[in-house]
Amino acid sequence: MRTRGALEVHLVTGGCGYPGYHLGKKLVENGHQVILFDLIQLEWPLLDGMTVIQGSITNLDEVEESFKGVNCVYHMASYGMSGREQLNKKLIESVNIGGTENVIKACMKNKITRLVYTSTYNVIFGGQEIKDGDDSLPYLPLNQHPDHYSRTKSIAEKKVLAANGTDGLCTCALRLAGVYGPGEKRHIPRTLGYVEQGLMIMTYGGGTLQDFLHVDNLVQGHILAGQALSAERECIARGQAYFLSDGAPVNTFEFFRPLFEGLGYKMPKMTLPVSVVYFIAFLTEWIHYFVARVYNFQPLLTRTEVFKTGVTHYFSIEKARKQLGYNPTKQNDISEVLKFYLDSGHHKIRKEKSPFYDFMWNVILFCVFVCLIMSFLPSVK
Ligand SMILES: NC(=O)c1ccc[n+]([C@@H]2O[C@H](COP(=O)([O-])OP(=O)(O)OC[C@H]3O[C@@H](n4cnc5c(N)ncnc54)[C@H](O)[C@@H]3O)[C@@H](O)[C@H]2O)c1
Repeated sequence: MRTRGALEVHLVTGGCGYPGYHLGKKLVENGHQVILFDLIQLEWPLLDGMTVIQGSITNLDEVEESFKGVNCVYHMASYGMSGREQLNKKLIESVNIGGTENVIKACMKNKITRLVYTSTYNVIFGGQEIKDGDDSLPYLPLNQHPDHYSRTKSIAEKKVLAANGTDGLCTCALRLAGVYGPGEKRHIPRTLGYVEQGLMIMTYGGGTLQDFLHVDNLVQGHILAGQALSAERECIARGQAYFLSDGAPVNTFEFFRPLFEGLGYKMPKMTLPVSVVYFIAFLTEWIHYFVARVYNFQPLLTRTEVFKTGVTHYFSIEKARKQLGYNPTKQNDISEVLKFYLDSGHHKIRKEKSPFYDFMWNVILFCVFVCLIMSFLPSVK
């Protein structure tokens, strides 16, 4: 048995990931003992009051053992949100559904009373326009999800909420918008990588609006949700789902503009219709399906990513404000992210085009040349 003299013991699954670590850090600052449970090693400083347990939520024994003596669990571990990960269905299912079942079982076995599940907008959103949506909107039917990650997150969220009230366990779900912040590792490096390689030559979805979530707001929301499952707060959050964002919908490319321009890049002027980009993403996924057995390349964009960035969808945070006391302190504030990249030497240097950029242009020029030649050939009668 671990010795735990702190206020409470809180465990974060996926705690070595970017949002998980930031949550753990704040919980430690608030005086709690924190366990970060993750597959991967911690790459940020291990703070006083923090313990890392390396394990997988897909292994029930490991989860049950690690949950001993814990007061509150934040279940953040998941797999398959973006890029090529999105296409590994088996792993997505075992982590997001099987792993969540294990987390629920381990909470019950260890008589833990508070479980906060980190969910996503995608349990509702699947490419349809949503303005100021709230939790009265139904779940997207499972067969309409454009990707398996969203489908499995939806199944897992329902399982967590259904477990509310069983064996003294109180649960709630936080449906997050796209997360950003200095040092974020999932979305921004990939997007910036495209910009740096000169691949962002067009935008799409001009005039559409999306929500974003600063990591500080994410942390605030999770801590408030954990508190709102306690007897002191009359378990007000039990069985509830809340949307979390900065509460300031913005166009994705406008959101990123200060970052890209701040690093010395020009935003592209040309805008493509979302349907065209969706079709390209569809083709890419299709090609990936066959090629990945030999070479698991990173697709430029997946269909879900096109929806997420090019179709208007934003949700109200009123319920979180009223019931949890959520009050986002940052709104689409990408200045720290810009500073982070400037400090790490990412300012644009004189144009050195990547070999891939040159290759793409050669392919395009070749196609144009072939078309020209063919237009001179006599037509076959
Ligand atoms: N990042 C976003 O934009 C966003 C948006 C909506 C919802 N979410 C949700 O937020 C949570 C954090 O995701 P993220 O992608 O932002 O962060 P992330 O990828 O940094 O964190 C996920 C962590 O889970 C760990 N993990 C994966 N499989 C595991 C396993 N089998 N056992 C133990 N740990 C495992 C990973 O190693 C990783 O550290 C997820 O639940 C995700 O669905 C994130």
